[in-house]
Amino acid sequence: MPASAKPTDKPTACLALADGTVFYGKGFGATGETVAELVFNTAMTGYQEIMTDPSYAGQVVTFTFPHIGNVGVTPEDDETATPVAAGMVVKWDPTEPSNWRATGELTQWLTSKGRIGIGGIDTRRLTRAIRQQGAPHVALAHDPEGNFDLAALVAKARAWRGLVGLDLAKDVSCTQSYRWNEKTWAWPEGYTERSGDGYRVVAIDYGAKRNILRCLASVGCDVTVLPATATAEDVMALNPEGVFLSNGPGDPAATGAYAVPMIQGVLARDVPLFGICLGHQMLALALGAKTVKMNHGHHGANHPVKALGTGKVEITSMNHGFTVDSQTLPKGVRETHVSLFDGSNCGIAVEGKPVFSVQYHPEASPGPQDSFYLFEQFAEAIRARRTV
Ligand SMILES: NC(=O)CC[C@H](N)C(=O)O
Repeated sequence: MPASAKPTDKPTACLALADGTVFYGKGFGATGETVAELVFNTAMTGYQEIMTDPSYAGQVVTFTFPHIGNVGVTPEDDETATPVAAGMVVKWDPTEPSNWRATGELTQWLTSKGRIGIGGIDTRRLTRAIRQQGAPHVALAHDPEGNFDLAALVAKARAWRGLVGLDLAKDVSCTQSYRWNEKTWAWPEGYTERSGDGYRVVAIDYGAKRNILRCLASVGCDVTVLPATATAEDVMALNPEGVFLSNGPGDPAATGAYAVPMIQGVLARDVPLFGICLGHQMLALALGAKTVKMNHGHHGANHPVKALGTGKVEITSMNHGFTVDSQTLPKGVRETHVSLFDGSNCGIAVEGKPVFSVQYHPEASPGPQDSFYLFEQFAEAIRARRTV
């Protein structure tokens, strides 16, 4: 049946943009309403990892890839225990799962996790609108009876304060420290979890994806995870050989109040430091640079990035709506990577120190694995200190 023939005669969900545009569709997952920023993700795989990536807190995700739901869901693919994205928008009704790994079906999973989905949407049109007007504020509603107060939904989208100035990392962070340990993980070929004599690494959890912690373990790190609000003293009390700053949601500048003093304290102790995404932005802020909101951000699994040191191009996974303003990088801080889409900053390093970070996602969950070398670079920096 061609897409246009799909009957959506009785809309059971609607997506209202702050500019008054309304998209009608078929609801799935939880019922109710949610208000958030709307972003599009262009990845062709990994909808479950995307929905459970804590960096998507406060955002509804529209998927440009049309076949969503086709591989079902499995707990192994959760990046955190519950979906963190506020809701999902898809072109079609999620299809029946067809995958030996599937333990469940997307729509039921979404219901059980209390998240709203809307299907039957012209996601191409919606994505063009996002590109033109910037990531809009939206209200997403699902009602099986199809009763919607459109004026009220548009008013809620308009009234929403937005992500600028919003610190969400502390909301999705762990509240207690813990040791990363996942015996059930099937390691990629060539990598095994090493423990016992591993490198003592403290990971600060601003909303860490599990696959980042797995990747750190796979290069020999014994990872202790600390809450986002940990102080430099909390970190140094564990006598770390390396400190990792995780990804996370919200506005980096708003997260700086507690993260920046901690990072500056660790920098003063000369410990190898590695950051990813929000962790990259937090390191940049701690070094004195500034971050800015992007128009519609970068969310996908095929973003080309140039490594300026080697001239090599990496195809990367990205998910960010803020960026480090490379014009504000202080002396002694080098830009190491740039986006080949728009030239925005994608990596920094402190001259002469094992301190570096990237805006993109070398853990590739979902996405390409070109940038895994960054985890090895971090482990190598720790190893070099041991042998000195
Ligand atoms: N994935 C992330 O860590 C996102 C960082 C930040 N919240 C942004 O949107 O830019």
